[in-house]
Amino acid sequence: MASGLSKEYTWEEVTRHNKEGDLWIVIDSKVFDVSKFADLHPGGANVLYAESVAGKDATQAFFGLHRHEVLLRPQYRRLQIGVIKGQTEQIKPPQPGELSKVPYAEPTWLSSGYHSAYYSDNHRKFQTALRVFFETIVKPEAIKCEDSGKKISQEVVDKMAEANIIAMRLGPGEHLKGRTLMSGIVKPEEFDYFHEAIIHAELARVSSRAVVDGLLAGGVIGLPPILNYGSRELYEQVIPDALAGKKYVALAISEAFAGSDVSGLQTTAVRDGDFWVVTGTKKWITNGTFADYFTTGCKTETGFTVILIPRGPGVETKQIKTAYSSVAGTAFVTFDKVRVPISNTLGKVGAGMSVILSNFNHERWMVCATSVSAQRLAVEECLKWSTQRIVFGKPLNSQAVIRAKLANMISRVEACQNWFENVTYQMNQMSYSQQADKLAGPIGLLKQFISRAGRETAEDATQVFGGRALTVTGMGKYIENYHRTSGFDAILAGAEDVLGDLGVRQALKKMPRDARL
Ligand code: HEM
Repeated sequence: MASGLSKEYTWEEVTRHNKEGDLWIVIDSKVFDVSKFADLHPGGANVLYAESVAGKDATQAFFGLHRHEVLLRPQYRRLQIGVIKGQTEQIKPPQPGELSKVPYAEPTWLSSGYHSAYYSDNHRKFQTALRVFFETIVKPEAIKCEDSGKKISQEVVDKMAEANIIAMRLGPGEHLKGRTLMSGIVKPEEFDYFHEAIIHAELARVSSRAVVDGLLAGGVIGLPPILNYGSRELYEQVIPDALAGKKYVALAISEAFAGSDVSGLQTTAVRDGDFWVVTGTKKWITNGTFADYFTTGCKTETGFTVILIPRGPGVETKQIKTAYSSVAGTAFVTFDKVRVPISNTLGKVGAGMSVILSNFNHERWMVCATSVSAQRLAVEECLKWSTQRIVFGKPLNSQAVIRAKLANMISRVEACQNWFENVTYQMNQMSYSQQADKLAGPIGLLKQFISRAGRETAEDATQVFGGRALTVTGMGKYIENYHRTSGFDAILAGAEDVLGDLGVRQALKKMPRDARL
């Protein structure tokens, strides 16, 4: 006997159920009994009674108004009573880990028939595993947390730790030694910055900028100074627990007094025997509301010093309401005469500026990785939407103005991707200190270029989606989220214009003295 879902109906049968109380519709060969659902339909009952919909093939009308995922929700899935005899579904639901076949929806290294100078088959295998992980484990949670504003669950954090994703997000290095990375797909000594870039790119596809940050981004930027400048004891005390997802770390640099102008920081650390006494405030601290440690930039008698401050007496954190979800845990942090052992100093006393600046490179590069991926998703969304949306009797993409926007969006993301890959390749060839010397300028310029491109793409995508890009649910929900949050990329880790200027100033410093026209 055919099961409910595979029961076959003829068109003749379907068309008989075309009125209030006895209403069937067909979407992509699937027959739905919406007799009782009609009154509960969020779009209203009347649209379903329309002559062109009731008892008819409503595929085009449906996909002009809903995302495919609506049909996959259990409460709607059970409305399906069978299929049309002799027809098969054309619009397949995406499978976890699947690559998109939409042109430009994937970078060339993942597109069939194209080649890459940078990525190997190992990167491809790694990418597949990461996509499955983020789509099946992180995305469902991301949707909930984006909405509730609650911290990402410990269960998800534990799964990230188990796969060693928390450790891999800090890049290649000693901290990966002896770890099994993504069930052994990549060996610790073979893990490179392209593998790391894949993690950031796949994470960005959860399509919530706040979740990208809420998923322990504080550690990605707060842990490297401990790895690179902390004592062995401090390393043992903090790193194993942080990489196991048991302790959380935030980077506490910016203040209401100074953001990109790091030299204007006012939090002070005064030496008292074997302790620092830290007083001051920090603002916009990602993951600060739930962090156990703060990698903190302080003013000391001689210059700046970076100190690791554990949460304890005198440390207070308050949630800051931002344009994105509070899942990111953005905090205002107060240090009130906090006593911290001198051994918690990261790097040399007074040499904090180079600790902060070298750390910024990796952070800015990470922002670039997530932004390029988010932009690519916006391109995919716009290509799909402009194909399925019918306006003036034709697909939206038959309008030249829409195609012109698509051309700009595609060109921007490809330009961003290619420059990003070149910089990533340079990182693979350089030591941490070489990167600090040679790449601070290029990464500053890259971030300026990418965050600007991202905002332009968010703007274009909003125009393509129209009103749907203004609502947090429905067809344009990813574009709404990206439009609302793409500006964060232009600010966090250094304001766009300041970074562009940094790139030029670094270049000017390296101008040959004898350069003449
Ligand atoms: C099984 C069939 C259907 C289900 C389960 C369904 C479900 C939904 C849901 C959940 C929404 C809320 C918005 C969203 O989450 O995307 C919605 C909105 C809507 N639906 Fe349906 N729907 C169905 C069929 C149809 C059909 C055939 C039409 C045809 C005209 C239609 C017209 C609308 C409209 C106009 C809206 C409001 C869209 C907006 O606010 O942008 N629906 N529907």
